[in-house]
Amino acid sequence: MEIFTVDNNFKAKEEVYIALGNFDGVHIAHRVLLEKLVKEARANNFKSSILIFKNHTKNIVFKQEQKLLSSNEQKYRFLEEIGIDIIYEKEFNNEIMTMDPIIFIEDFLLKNLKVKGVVIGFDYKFGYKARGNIELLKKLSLKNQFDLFVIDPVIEDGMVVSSTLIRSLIKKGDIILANKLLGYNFTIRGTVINGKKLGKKMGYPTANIKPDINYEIPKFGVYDSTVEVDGKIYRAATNIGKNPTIENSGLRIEAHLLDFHKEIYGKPIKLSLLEFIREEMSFDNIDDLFSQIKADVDYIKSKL
Ligand SMILES: Cc1cc2nc3c(=O)[nH]c(=O)nc-3n(C[C@H](O)[C@H](O)[C@H](O)COP(=O)(O)O)c2cc1C
Ligand SMILES: Nc1ncnc2c1ncn2[C@@H]1O[C@H](COP(=O)(O)OP(=O)(O)O)[C@@H](O)[C@H]1O
Repeated sequence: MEIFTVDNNFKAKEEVYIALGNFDGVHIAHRVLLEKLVKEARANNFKSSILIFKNHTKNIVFKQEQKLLSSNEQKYRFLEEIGIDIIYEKEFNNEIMTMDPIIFIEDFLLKNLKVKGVVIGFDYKFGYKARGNIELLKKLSLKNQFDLFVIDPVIEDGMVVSSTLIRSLIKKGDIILANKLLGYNFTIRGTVINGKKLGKKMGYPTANIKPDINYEIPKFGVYDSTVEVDGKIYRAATNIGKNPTIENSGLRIEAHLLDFHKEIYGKPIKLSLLEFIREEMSFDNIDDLFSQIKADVDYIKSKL
C-alpha cells in the first residue's frame, strides 16, 4: 500500500477507483464498501484508492475535537489488510470545505487524482455545505463517464451501522454490541505512564495508559479486557474513570494484567475492551476497594 500526502496541485500517476470518507474505526459497513472498491477496481484493471482527510472533517466543520474509534495507524493497517493499493491523505481545510462540489469532482478527483470510478455509501455528502450528494455524483458520472457505485446501508440488529452509532455505544458501555459492529474489539493504543504507586502496594499493580489519540471515552467502570505488550496478549481487569475512592479527578485508564509481573513503564500497549462488568464506585476505604478489585479479577478468571 502506498501513501501520498496531496495538495490541490497534486497530479497522480495512475488511474484509480476511489472511496471517499473518514472511515473512522473501519467498521463492518466500511468493510463492505472497501471490499466492493477493491473487487471492482481489480476487475477493471485500476488501482483501488482512498481519499482520507488527515483531520476528521467534523473537527473543521463543527470546530470540535472529534472523539475517535481508531488512530491513523490502526486505520491504515485495516486498509492494507483489505487490499487497498493507495491512500491519498489530504489536509481538510477551509479551502476544501468551501469548494464547489462540481469543482471538487471534475477538477480535483477526475483531473488531479485521475479517478475512473467512485465508491460511496448511501448517505455520503461532500463539498460546500454538503451540497455534493449522490444525485449530483450520478449526473457528473454520466457527463464525465466515470463509474459510480453506491453502497446500500449495512443493517445489524435493526440498526444502520455507523461510526457515530458505535461511538455512542462505547459511551454507554455497550461494548459487546460496539465490538460486533466494529468487527473486532475496540482497542485503545497508548503508552504506560506512572500512577500513584498504590496498586502494587495493594497487590494489584495497574498499567496506567496515556492514549495515543483522542479516543471516544468508554462509560466509566470496570471492563474485562486484553492487553498486548511486547507482542504478547494478556487478559486484564481494566478500570476507566476518576478513581473516586482516592482522587476523583482527571481521567484514568488502567489495566491490571493477569499473571504478569514485569515492569512496563514507557512501553506502547494495546488495550482491547471485551465486556463492561460494573460501574466505577466510591468505596468507604481502600480495603473495600481492593476486595472489590479482587472480586472483579476473580470474575474474569472464572470466564477463562
Ligand atoms: C479492576 C479494577 C477496578 C477498579 N475499580 C475502582 C472503583 O470502583 N473505584 C475506584 O475509585 N477505583 C477503582 N479502581 C482504581 C484503583 O483506585 C486504582 O487502581 C488504585 O488506586 C491504584 O492506582 P495506581 O495505579 O495509580 O497506583 C479500580 C482498578 C482496577 C484495576
Ligand atoms: N500485573 C500487572 N499489571 C499491570 N502492571 C504491572 C503488572 N505487574 C507489574 N506491573 C508494573 O507495575 C506498574 C504499576 O504498578 P502501580 O503500583 O500500580 O504503579 P503506578 O501507580 O505507577 O501505575 C505498571 O506500570 C507495570 O510497569
